[in-house]
Amino acid sequence: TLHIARPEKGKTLADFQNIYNSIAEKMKSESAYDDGTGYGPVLVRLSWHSSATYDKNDNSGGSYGGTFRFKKEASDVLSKGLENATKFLDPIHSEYPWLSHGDLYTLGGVTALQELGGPKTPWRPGRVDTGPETVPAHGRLPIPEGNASYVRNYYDRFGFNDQEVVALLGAHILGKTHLKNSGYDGPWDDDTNIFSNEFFGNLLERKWTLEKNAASNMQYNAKGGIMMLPTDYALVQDPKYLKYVKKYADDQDAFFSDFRDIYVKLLERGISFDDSIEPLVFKTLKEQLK
Ligand code: HEM
Ligand SMILES: CC(=O)Cn1cnc2ccccc21
Repeated sequence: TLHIARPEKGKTLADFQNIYNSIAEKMKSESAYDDGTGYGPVLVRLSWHSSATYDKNDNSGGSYGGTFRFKKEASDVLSKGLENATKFLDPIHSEYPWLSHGDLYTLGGVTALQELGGPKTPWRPGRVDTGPETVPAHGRLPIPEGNASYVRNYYDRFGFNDQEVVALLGAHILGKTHLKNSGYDGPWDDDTNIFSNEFFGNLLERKWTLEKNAASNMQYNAKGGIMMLPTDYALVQDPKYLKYVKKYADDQDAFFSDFRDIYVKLLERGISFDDSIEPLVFKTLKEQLK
C-alpha cells in the first residue's frame, strides 16, 4: 500500500493555525469534561489509535486514510471511550470540511499535546481519506495485560526500538483509565492534564502493589491514588526498557525532545511526504495573546 501525502490545495500555515485555535478554544470552553480532566488526553489517545493500526510488513493501516471515522474501526472494544473524542471533533470537521479525517485526528492530538504543556510538535498535512474497504481488521491495537516481550514484539510492527517505545509510553502521564471503557481504574489524583516526565518518576519512586480491580483486572496501584497498567509496569521489569525509564525520569528535556520525535514518527508512519512539504509548527493559544 502506497500513501502519498497530498496537502489540501492552497492551504497555508495560517489556515491550519485557525483549525488549531478552534480545537484549542473548544478544549478551553469544555474543560469540565471527565470530571475536569478536559478533552486533551482523549484527543491525544485518538491520534494514537488512528495511527496504531500500522503494519510495516505491507505498509497498511496508520493515520493516512482517516479510517477511524468508520464504525467498523471505531467499534473495536479496545477503543471504547474514543467516541468522546470523535464527537468533540465532528463540529471542527463541519467547520473545515476540506480537512481530511487523517489530518483532523492527528492535528487534534498535536493541538492537545501543545495546549497541555507538551513539546512543540511539527505537523505535516496531506493525509487523504480512503474508503471502508481499507479499514484494517480488529486485532492491531495493543492489550493492556501484556508483559515486556509482548510490548517489544507489538512495537516491532512499527519498526520502533526500545528507546522509542519507552518515550512514547510516557504519554500515559495524561488522562485516566475508566472502568466502563477499558476495565482499568484510576488515577484518582488531579493533575492528569499537564504533560511532563512524571510517568517515569512515578514508575521508579512509588511502591507498586499488583491488585485485582473492580472489573477483576490486575493493575499496579500506589499510595496517593496513581496506577499503572501491566504494559506500563513492564517498562521497569525489563532491564533494556528500565535504562530509558531512568533517563527520562532524570531528564525532562530529553524526554520532551524524544517524545516529540517518536510521536511525529507515529503520526506519519507509512506516509510518503514530498520534501517540499514544510513541517508546520503551531503557536499555542497563550503565545498568541497580544
Ligand atoms: C502498550 C501500548 C498501550 C496500551 C496497552 C494502552 C492502553 C490504554 C488504556 C487501557 C487506557 C485507558 C482507556 C480508558 O479506560 O478510557 C489508555 C488511555 C490513554 N492512552 Fe494508552 N495505551 C498504550 C499506548 C499509548 C500511546 C502510544 C499513547 C500516546 C502516544 C497513549 C495515550 C493514552 C492517553 C492520553 C490515555 C488517556 C485517555 C483518557 O484520559 O481518556 N497510549 N491507554
Ligand atoms: C499518572 C499515571 O501514570 C496514570 N496512568 C498510568 N498508566 C496510565 C494509562 C492511561 C492513563 C493514565 C495512566
